Amino acid sequence: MSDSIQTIPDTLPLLRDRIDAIDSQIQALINERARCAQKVAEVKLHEQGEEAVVFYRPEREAQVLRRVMERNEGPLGHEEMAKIFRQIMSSCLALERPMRIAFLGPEGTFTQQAALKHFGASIISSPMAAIDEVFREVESGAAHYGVVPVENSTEGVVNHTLDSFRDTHLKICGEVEERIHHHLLVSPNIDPADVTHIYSHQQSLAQCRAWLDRYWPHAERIAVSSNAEAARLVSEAGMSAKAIAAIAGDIACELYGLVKVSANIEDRPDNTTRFLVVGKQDVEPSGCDKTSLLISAKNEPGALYHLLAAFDRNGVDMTRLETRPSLVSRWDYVFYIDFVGHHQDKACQSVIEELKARASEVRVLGSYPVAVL
Ligand SMILES: C=C(O[C@@H]1C=C(C(=O)O)C=C[C@H]1O)C(=O)O
Repeated sequence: MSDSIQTIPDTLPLLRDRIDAIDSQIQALINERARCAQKVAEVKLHEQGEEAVVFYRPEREAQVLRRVMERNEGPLGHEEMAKIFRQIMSSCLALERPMRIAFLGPEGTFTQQAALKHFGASIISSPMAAIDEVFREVESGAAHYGVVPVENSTEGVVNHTLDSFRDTHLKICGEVEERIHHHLLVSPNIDPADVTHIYSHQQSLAQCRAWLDRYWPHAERIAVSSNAEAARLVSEAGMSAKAIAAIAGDIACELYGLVKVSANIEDRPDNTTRFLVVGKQDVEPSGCDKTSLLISAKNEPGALYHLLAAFDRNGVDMTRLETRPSLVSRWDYVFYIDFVGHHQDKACQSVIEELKARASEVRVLGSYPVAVL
């Protein structure tokens, strides 16, 4: 046991004095850290110039968070401690340059929740109406980065996101995983027994299908553009005492002042959505990375077999394979492949070279740190 733990006082006034003293030390240290971050910004500007300067470094942030978790001795849990440092870095980065993050809106979506989880709260977040608008906002430079959903553990891939990579030069700079909890929500003035219609995004309706069949078999299910939009409709309908319900998450519930009729109604308790962070940056290795590729295969026998064999030969661990129509000609496909490692790693480079010899197009969509939080 360290000295500081042994000397913890045991009366309320002394404990509070001790906490006050610790807080002022923490505050001074956080500001010292912030001054270092400001200096980092100066050095970056000097070395890279105003045009090329990159303030946000995902690989460095991932390393900082991993180290926080590794050295953590408690009693605060590893994730809890990492969340605190996540916010400290977010505040420091905002001093260097406030980050503008476009996300699939409206306000209150799980994508916004993912953006805040990844970048911390000190960002300027811009809700976009559609996934391709998020890409355009980043391409035009109106936002520094974008956040879009890419796959859900219950419902599979988000095709719009995968398809958007065909027409963009944006890179994948990061991934975020978010446990998705859905709730049945109504306006505070509505009796849940009167509800006849339930609104949500089609993915959310699908993720709660068995629960709805069991408890609300007679309610009509209506798919809308997002579950935050469903929550907004319910709050609006509540004003004219119209009894409808929404399925949405916590931030939408809070944002629109709704009440929970039933909480955590998703059919699978491990329901998780993975989001991607897109930007213009090529991210350096963090030591624990993933790479995403887009491959157009030649239409010949054994094409996929040969692509997969390249991973096996080089001992590279493939974590995901998706197939989408190429949109160029009928029955022609593109493959999206994720694997463990960074495209600068030797084994990954060998895989990419071998794939290039076999496929008509191989594009590295990005190498990025494996999600820490
Ligand atoms: C301070 C830096 O800039 C940013 C802020 C970081 C931080 O507060 O630790 C880490 C990486 C960057 O996103 C840096 O590059 O080291």
